[in-house]
Amino acid sequence: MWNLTRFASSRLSRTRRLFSSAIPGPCIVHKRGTDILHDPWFNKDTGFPLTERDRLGLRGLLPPRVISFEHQYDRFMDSYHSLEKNTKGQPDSVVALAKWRILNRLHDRNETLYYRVLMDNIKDFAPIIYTPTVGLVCQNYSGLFRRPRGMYFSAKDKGEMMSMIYNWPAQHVDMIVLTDGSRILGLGDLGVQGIGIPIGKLDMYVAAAGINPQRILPVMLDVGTNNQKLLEDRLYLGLRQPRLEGEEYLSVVDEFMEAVHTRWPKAVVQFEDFQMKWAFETLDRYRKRFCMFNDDIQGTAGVALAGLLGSARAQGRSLANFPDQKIVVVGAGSAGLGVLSTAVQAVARMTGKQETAAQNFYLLDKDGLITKERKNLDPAAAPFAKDPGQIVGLREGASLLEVVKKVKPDVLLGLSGVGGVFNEEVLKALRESGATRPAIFAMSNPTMNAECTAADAFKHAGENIVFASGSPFENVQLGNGKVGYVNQANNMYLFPGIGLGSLVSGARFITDGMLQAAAECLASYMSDEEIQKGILYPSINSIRHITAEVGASVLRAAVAEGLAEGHGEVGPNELAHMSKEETVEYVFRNMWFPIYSPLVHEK
Ligand SMILES: NC(=O)C1=CN([C@@H]2O[C@H](COP(=O)(O)OP(=O)(O)OC[C@H]3O[C@@H](n4cnc5c(N)ncnc54)[C@H](O)[C@@H]3O)[C@@H](O)[C@H]2O)C=CC1
Ligand SMILES: CC(=O)C(=O)O
Ligand SMILES: [Mg+2]
Repeated sequence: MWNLTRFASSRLSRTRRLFSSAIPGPCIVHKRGTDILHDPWFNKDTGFPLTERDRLGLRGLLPPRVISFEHQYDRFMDSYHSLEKNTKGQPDSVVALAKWRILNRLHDRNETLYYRVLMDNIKDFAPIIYTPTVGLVCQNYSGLFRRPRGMYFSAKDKGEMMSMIYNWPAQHVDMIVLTDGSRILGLGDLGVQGIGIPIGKLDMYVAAAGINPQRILPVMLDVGTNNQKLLEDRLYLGLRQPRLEGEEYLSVVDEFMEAVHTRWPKAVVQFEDFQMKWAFETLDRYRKRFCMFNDDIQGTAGVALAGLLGSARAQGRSLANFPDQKIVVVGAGSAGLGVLSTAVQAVARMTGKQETAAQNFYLLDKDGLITKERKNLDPAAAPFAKDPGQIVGLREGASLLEVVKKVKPDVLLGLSGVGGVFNEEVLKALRESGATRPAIFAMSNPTMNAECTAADAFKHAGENIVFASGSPFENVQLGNGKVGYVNQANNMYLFPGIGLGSLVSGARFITDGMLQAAAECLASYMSDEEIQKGILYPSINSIRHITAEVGASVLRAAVAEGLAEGHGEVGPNELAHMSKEETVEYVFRNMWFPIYSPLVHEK
């Protein structure tokens, strides 16, 4: 059934009014006939009005009846629901890929309708265009490939990137998501097949942040792959060579960043799913030169911090008690370390004591508890390594079960990429920890890599827990009408707002202050009543609203730091004089909304 804006929250009525003022004005297309029908940006399928059919050479190329946008929408949803019915009982992966295909076909054909159905049905469609299905799509990308989307820069393109960047047909690009495919979700090195991730992230940018889809650019940097299976796969579409390393690798990324910056100096670049060593190295290398951030390190950290603060509130305590929480982080990669350093900084700010800020945090990796006795201790993990003298009863490399039994944590947070590491014994040990309301964050993606399922968490750790996972799970029915609430702790709650706020402020860089503002905005979004029910994050149905709020917070932080250079007609002074409400309105006004624009001037 057609519904103009099918958002759940009543908070959004103001959003609707603002959307209507964001509708773009008339535009003129320079194409004619089938060229228009084959251009997903301009194509309206059967929706072309008769005047446009006449004046754009479309008469006779379409069935005669003009179908309204609303009717097209309903037709698509009907076919989607028929597909759901017809695939009932088939394996989950078959159903998921069938759903992805039907959406992808629409994306290829008619972007306006695609983004409208995506926005209006974001709760149902995010799991298809984003995690978990996007993981399956990446794994099967070479077989699923029909037509390219985005740009591909490979190690063979060295020296050519500056001219290649001008091959992109759009004159303006605002938002780029870039991967080298080396750590796609928890699925490892997927080489060129990782392009599905920038595509999915940018779909979220359009749906959540209202970035104009004509101004997005998904990018794959193909520097080879170390995935032997892919190298031997005859369908594999990427370079058949081992990954570049060291300076050779960095010179490719450098060349790409220079090329992008030359053509689109104001574009925001999001680094996504780089293996840890390059995630940290590139962030460090570029963050003071370009407007960029690493979503896995920085976006994830803010979402996790908001969730951790929420779980402290869910215990009925004041936020001032947050530093007393004992938190076990499982996974010392780019995401785990990003979360840990942000959470430790938050404790240091609250207590005013840097030296002791990490004392209630415990970090484990594949070799168990990380202590200062660890051989070849990674410098990035070193600040969180425990001093063996201060952890009586625990040793270097202690297992997760041993750590949970000994530490009796309040929070177990997984970013290990390993499905099931929060096993029955670990969850039962957590139940016995004596924590008022233990919190479990099984943040690894996709679903099969989650550290535990929602059902297992409530079953073994107790009905009183707070639960969040990186990929969506259904709420758990606990019996007697009681429901175990499942949160989705995913960086999707922040990266669209970080990108949007940076863009519309015209920020030169993305600073820790801007990221902190984003996290604080998300953390303060939920009411006490919601938090008491174990609801830590807003419904994904209100993602556009939360993204506008986050974007405005990021903008204000950029202004406060003197980094906002303005955007379009709005200069830095104007930004600096906006009230809080005005910044939110300004951000909303800059959001694109999918509706057919006239393609010819009215006579
Ligand atoms: N929910 C969200 O928003 C996000 C989730 N993630 C997920 O986090 C996971 C990890 O991502 P990265 O940190 O970038 O990966 P990474 O490969 O850099 O790090 C993985 C870490 O987990 C550790 N590990 C592996 N097996 C383990 C085990 N059995 N027990 C304890 N630790 C173990 C490794 O030693 C390593 O320290 C992925 O599944 C990814 O999808 C990442 C970013 C955001
Ligand atoms: C969500 C995300 O960015 C990841 O799993 O890598
Ligand atoms: Mg990621």
